[in-house]
Amino acid sequence: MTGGALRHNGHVSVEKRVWVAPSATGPVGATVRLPGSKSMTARALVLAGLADGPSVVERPLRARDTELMAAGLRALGVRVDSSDTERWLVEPGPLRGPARVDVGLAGTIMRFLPPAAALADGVVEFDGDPHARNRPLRPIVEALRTLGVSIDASETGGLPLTVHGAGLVEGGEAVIDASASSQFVSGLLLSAPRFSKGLTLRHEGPPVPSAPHLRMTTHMLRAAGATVDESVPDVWTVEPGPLQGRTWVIEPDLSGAAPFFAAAMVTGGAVTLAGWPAESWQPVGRLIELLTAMGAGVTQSAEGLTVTGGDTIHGITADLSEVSELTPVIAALGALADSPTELRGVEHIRGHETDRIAALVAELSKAGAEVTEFRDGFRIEPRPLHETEFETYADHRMAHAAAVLGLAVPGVRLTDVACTSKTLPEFPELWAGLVARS
Ligand SMILES: O=C(O)C1=C[C@@H](OP(=O)(O)O)[C@@H](O)[C@H](O)C1
Ligand SMILES: C=C(OP(=O)(O)O)C(=O)O
Repeated sequence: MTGGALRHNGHVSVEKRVWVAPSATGPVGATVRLPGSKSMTARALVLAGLADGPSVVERPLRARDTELMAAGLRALGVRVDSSDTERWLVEPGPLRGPARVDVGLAGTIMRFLPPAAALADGVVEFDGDPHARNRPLRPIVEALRTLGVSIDASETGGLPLTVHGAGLVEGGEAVIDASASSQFVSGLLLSAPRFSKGLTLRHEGPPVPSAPHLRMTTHMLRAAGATVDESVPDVWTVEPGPLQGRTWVIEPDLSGAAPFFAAAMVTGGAVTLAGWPAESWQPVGRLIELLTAMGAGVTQSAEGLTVTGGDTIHGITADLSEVSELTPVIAALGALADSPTELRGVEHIRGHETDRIAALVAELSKAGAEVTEFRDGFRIEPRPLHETEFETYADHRMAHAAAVLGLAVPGVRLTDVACTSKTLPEFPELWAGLVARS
């Protein structure tokens, strides 16, 4: 059960579902099987849609973000057969409008598909959930205009967008400030092999967050046959040329696994993520560093990646700019730790599914923690926590944070758990199953 769908103005949103997070009665011990990485699935779908032959996406993530990505590509003329959950088949076709793309609340769709839509012949309209209109888009819109694309955007430079696809994009050189999201760069690079002159993109501004996601983009572009140069910091060059269809094998989603690992830490138990590959394109090293610093043991074996909780959780001081998706879950662990936690370097997450800094400060304070807000993060002084109504702000990772807190604090009542359908529709059931094994 993930909550039903609500329709209004042709847009489909997810019906809310109140949920009381289950508390653990002892250490959890479980092996979890999670679906594929959201970020890898999104890139594989876009690259497959732009390729010169069919592709297979094995073990994709089937969730709202990736279903909407597939629907967006279909609207542009790509055939995506997702009837087999484990193997999606993608057959590219001539990209064309008129088309309408519902981005939901997905940063990957609102940043990855407009450059592809610019290659289409016809008009392509983009819109999404109410909060999607607040998420930053202006830098990518302006870069596309520099590259010869005609786009209408809202007064704030974001959704709703209309891309007037001309069937080709000249490309060439563009400068962008990608400090608000690495996805501006990834979105442009993914379509760049199909631009007539390719692309040389230079970032100017405060540092670009999420470096591992940028490496995932260039890695997957090369795997599809593109020529990419990233030897100069903050400059990416993609040569024009065909993209090859291929089989993409998607790794289990590491950010989606974070709350399950946190459960091992909160309860002093052990959780194994099954199917973890020996070599990963996700920032597993950084996750291991963080969880280890907080007192966990992490091992990798043929069974998968295992996190074991210690006697207590330790607070940390960390710059999370590279792995900012992890902020909500690390913050929940910080609120349950034996010393303060300070998380910095994540100003850009104010532009995520919600303003995650403001949301975490508000909700952890309501639960009893002492939290100080900074422009780029916050500091948590752990205090005895108590039952609370935890607002999730339509943000799947806020729901994950609340679930982690609820393991140790009875009576954490989420205003909505259906928002987890963005990346893991089966979250409430998987979580209940895990806690039942405590
Ligand atoms: O490219 C991607 O797949 C992502 C990049 C990151 O975005 P930001 O750089 O906007 O944080 C990350 O937080 C997001 O969840 C997924
Ligand atoms: C920031 C996130 O998502 P999006 O891809 O919508 O930006 C996230 O999943 O934490």
